This record gives sequence, structure tokens and C-alpha cells, in this order.
Amino acid sequence: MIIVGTNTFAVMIEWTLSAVLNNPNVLDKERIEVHAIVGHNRLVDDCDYHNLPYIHSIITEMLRLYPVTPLLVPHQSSEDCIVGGYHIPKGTMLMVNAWAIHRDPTIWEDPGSFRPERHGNGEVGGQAYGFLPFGMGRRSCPGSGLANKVMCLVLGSLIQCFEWERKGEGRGITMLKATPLVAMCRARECMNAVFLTM
Ligand code: HEM
Repeated sequence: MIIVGTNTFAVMIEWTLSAVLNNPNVLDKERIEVHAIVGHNRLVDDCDYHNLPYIHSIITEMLRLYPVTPLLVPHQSSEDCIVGGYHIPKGTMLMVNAWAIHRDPTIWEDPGSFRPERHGNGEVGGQAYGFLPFGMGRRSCPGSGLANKVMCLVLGSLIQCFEWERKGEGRGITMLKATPLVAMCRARECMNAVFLTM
């Protein structure tokens, strides 16, 4: 529980920051949203969660392109069954290739490109079964709500408080970046008053 709840999350934040730093227009758009909703006099908070739709779109798009557990976790069939016309004997180890589903051109338009806008207001822009970063059904991830909330608050705070500059891309069960993200951050001057109250 501790490993799935921390490692997945840390990997996801690194992937998301990388994508945002590589797409300055996305960073600018998000900064404008955070500035309009939260301003400069306080930090991003719990109460802002439902009012930051573009952050939700960014996180959804990241979970689509870079699902941290690309093959989910192995399951085992408890009885003989038929899936998509294939006979699956009892006791078979079953893996779901979420990576391939998330990049299937019959489900997603231009699947390889990073376009948060495809998920208007954070709602998933493809078919329901085309997006399963947290699995599906009764064994799906019980931490998905918490994960989405924490990712939103962390990403919002990082964008609100710091100026970001990419320095190059320099590392469980999760999909790590082949080259770790290397970035430089500097506290934003407009946030100094907030930092002084902490
Ligand atoms: C970005 C963050 C996360 C991602 C992408 C993620 C993804 C997943 C996936 C794909 C599964 C397997 C679902 C399946 O069997 O098909 C899973 C299971 C699980 N996750 Fe997460 N997870 C995340 C965060 C968390 C957090 C924060 C917690 C706890 C606080 C958590 C707790 C669990 C547990 C306990 C299971 C096993 C559920 C079961 O087997 O019934 N996860 N997660």
C-alpha cells in the first residue's frame, strides 16, 4: 500500500512536470488559470480542487500518455472464460496493456501527441474503456480519488510558486523515465508575501 501510494505518485509528478516544461504554452495556460482562481495572496488549497479544470485536463492527458503502471497489475482467471473470442482457462495470468489502449488510434485522435485540451474540463475525452490508468471494476485502484487530488494540489502549487526552467533530462513496478528530469526552479517574487506568512 505504501509503495503503490508513493512511488506511482512520485513517478507521475515527474512525468507531468516534464511534459509541462516541454510545452511552454501549456505551462502558461495553467499559470493563468491558477492566477485567476487562486491569485498570489494564498497557496493552492483543497477548496480549489474543483475550480482548476485545466490542471485536471493536464493530469488526465498525462495518465493517458504515460500510465505509471502500463500493464496494470497481473490478475488470474478464477474460472474458464471467453474474452474477445479467446478461451481463457482457469488459472491463467492476465495482463492488460493500458499503454497500447491509451495510444490506440481507433479510440484516440492523434494518440501520440500531448493535448490536454482533448479532455474538456478534465473529463476523459475518449471512450470509457479507452482510459484505465487506475484499472477498472472492483479491483481498480482505491487510491485514484486521493491520487488525482494530491496531483492537482502539488502541480498547482509547483506552478504557482516557482518559475521553471528545463535543464535537460538527466530514474518498482512503475514506468520510470529512461532519463530523469533535470529542472531548475526559482521562487516567484509575487509569492514572497505568502512565503513570509509560513
Ligand atoms: C498516480 C497514482 C496511482 C496510479 C496510477 C495507480 C494505479 C493503480 C493500478 C493500475 C492498480 C491495479 C488495478 C487493477 O488491478 O487492475 C492499482 C491498485 C491499487 N492501488 Fe493504486 N494507483 C495510484 C495511487 C494509489 C494510491 C495513492 C493508493 C493508496 C493510498 C493506491 C492504492 C492501491 C491499492 C491498495 C491497490 C490494490 C487494489 C486491489 O487489488 O484491490 N494507489 N493502482
